[in-house]
Amino acid sequence: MSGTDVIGIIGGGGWLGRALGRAMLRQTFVDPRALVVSSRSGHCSGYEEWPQVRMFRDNRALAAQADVVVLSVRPEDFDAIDIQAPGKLVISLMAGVPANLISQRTKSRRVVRAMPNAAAEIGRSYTPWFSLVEASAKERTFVQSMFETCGQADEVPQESDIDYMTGLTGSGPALPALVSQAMINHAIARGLAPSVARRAVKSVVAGASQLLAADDVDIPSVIDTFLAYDGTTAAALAAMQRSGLEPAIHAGLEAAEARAMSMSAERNG
Ligand SMILES: NC(=O)c1ccc[n+]([C@@H]2O[C@H](COP(=O)([O-])OP(=O)(O)OC[C@H]3O[C@@H](n4cnc5c(N)ncnc54)[C@H](O)[C@@H]3O)[C@@H](O)[C@H]2O)c1
Ligand code: PRO
Repeated sequence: MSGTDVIGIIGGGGWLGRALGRAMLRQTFVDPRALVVSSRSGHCSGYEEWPQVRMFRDNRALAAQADVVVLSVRPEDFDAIDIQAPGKLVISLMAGVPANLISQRTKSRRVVRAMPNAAAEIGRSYTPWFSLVEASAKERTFVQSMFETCGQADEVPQESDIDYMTGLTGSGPALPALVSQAMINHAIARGLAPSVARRAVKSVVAGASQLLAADDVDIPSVIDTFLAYDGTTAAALAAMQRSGLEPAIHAGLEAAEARAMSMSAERNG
């Protein structure tokens, strides 16, 4: 791997492909002349600041140009992707598509599965990644650095970790959004103006996320601090636990994992 490798993103105009492409360009991880992207139409919006980025409709032509191929189409669209990439690094962002199948179809053993989330758009994704075959030190650095352009990243030892984390972290803002909506619904039911309820909850979630993101803040100690304070927040935390918040969250994470695993199993036939 080298800084001059050409990176090709199949589905580079989509939600995640574009977020990754733009993050790599912004952070100068890739030169715009070394980025190729494809879409069904052959035009991807979002790259206007970098006119040297080349755009393709033909994925075979993209794969022929690229040293590294990123697959960022929806899982159900993978069957229509007919590319050969022997010896090339193939990085899939797809949920529920097993690495072995990607390897068979692309004719490359150098397959990485990664699972970013929607916060890639603002450089705040968390991206676990798994390599089908033992990655070389250079490859490891390349993949890790690629995903660090849009947030934090960790290599994980087993492919099943990716299926699990598809729900845990791949869902991005969706799970906190559901909790936030429950708070908004309650506030509106209590008579707050909807605009005030939405502003109040968005503000508390945004503030909390910044507080919790600090390196020296440990989540259990935040909870313990409020429990020890023994005031209104402690009453809320205890009532939520008694009402089954934790089992509800666990059920959600298990459902996402089960869905990812069944998608993989269906594809493996
Ligand atoms: N969006 C997320 O938060 C998220 C998080 C983790 C993983 N993923 C995975 O990332 C992948 C992409 O998801 P997304 O949300 O960006 O979807 P998306 O629908 O926004 O983007 C997919 C893009 O692929 C394009 N496409 C489809 N067939 C194509 C083809 N034959 N050639 C070229 N382009 C083609 C579509 O037109 C679209 O622009 C999915 O496999 C998904 O499982 C998404
Ligand atoms: N988000 C996409 C989904 O909901 C893919 C992984 C996480 O399917």
